[in-house]
Amino acid sequence: MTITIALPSKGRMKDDASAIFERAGLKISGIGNDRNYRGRVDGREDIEIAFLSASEIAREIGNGGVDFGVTGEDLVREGLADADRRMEIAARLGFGHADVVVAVPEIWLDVATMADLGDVAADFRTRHGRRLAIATKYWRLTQQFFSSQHGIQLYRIVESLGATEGAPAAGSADIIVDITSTGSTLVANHLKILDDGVILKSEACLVRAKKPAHEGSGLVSEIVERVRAAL
Ligand SMILES: Nc1ncnc2c1ncn2[C@@H]1O[C@H](COP(=O)(O)OP(=O)(O)OP(=O)(O)O)[C@@H](O)[C@H]1O
Ligand SMILES: O=P(O)(O)OC[C@H]1O[C@H](OP(=O)(O)OP(=O)(O)O)[C@H](O)[C@@H]1O
Repeated sequence: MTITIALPSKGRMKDDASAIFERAGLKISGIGNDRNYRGRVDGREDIEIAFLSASEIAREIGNGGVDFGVTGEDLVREGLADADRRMEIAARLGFGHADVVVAVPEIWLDVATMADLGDVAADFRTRHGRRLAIATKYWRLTQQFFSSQHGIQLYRIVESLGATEGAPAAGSADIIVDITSTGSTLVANHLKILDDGVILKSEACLVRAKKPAHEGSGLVSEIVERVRAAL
């Protein structure tokens, strides 16, 4: 059996991901970049490396195109319906930390919690003649958190593919759901995180696609054990 491991070909996780595999005794040859999609592990004919972007890795884990991938938990949970049925987080890798959060304008002084936000959402149409608008690229996580976890149904998602934190000031949305690490982008945009507004604490993970062929595979266990030992 050959096992395919997807590693980030670019972006903030690329170097740390390769370094962990090297420490695990799986040295990657053929450094990924936008034009070089395949790599190998020195001395291992049974492992193939696919270089993809972080969000492509989440997608390939979902459709079983790769066996393992290194990517952010946020991208896996946003990208895959029923994520826990289709993948397993084999190891948390200790880098790429970022929280997916609900943030509102600082001047909303009486809004500190999701319950407060639920009250605002309920009154919004009466007061403003439209639903509360949330700018985000995290549609699935937002819907799960607002509708399923907090029972808030009266809102509208405005798709944002960049500069999400600018949406409230620009008038294209009222609040945001986005990733934050240092918090400085939120502060610069006069936004505050709700007290119970952390949807997900994400970091880079070794993710395994759940496949029947992995049952009882020594190679699959070896890869997981090696990576865990390298942390
Ligand atoms: N400050 C941050 N901003 C955005 N993402 C961050 C930050 N810190 C860590 N991450 C994590 O990095 C991952 C995204 O990595 P990156 O932005 O390098 O991907 P990318 O190469 O742009 O991928 P794609 O092109 O597919 O979107 C996410 O899992 C995210 O949680
Ligand atoms: O909490 P902070 O440390 O301020 O980081 C958060 C910001 O960083 C990311 O954007 P980035 O500029 O990295 O671009 P990207 O979204 O294209 O990755 C993210 O989308 C936030 O806007």
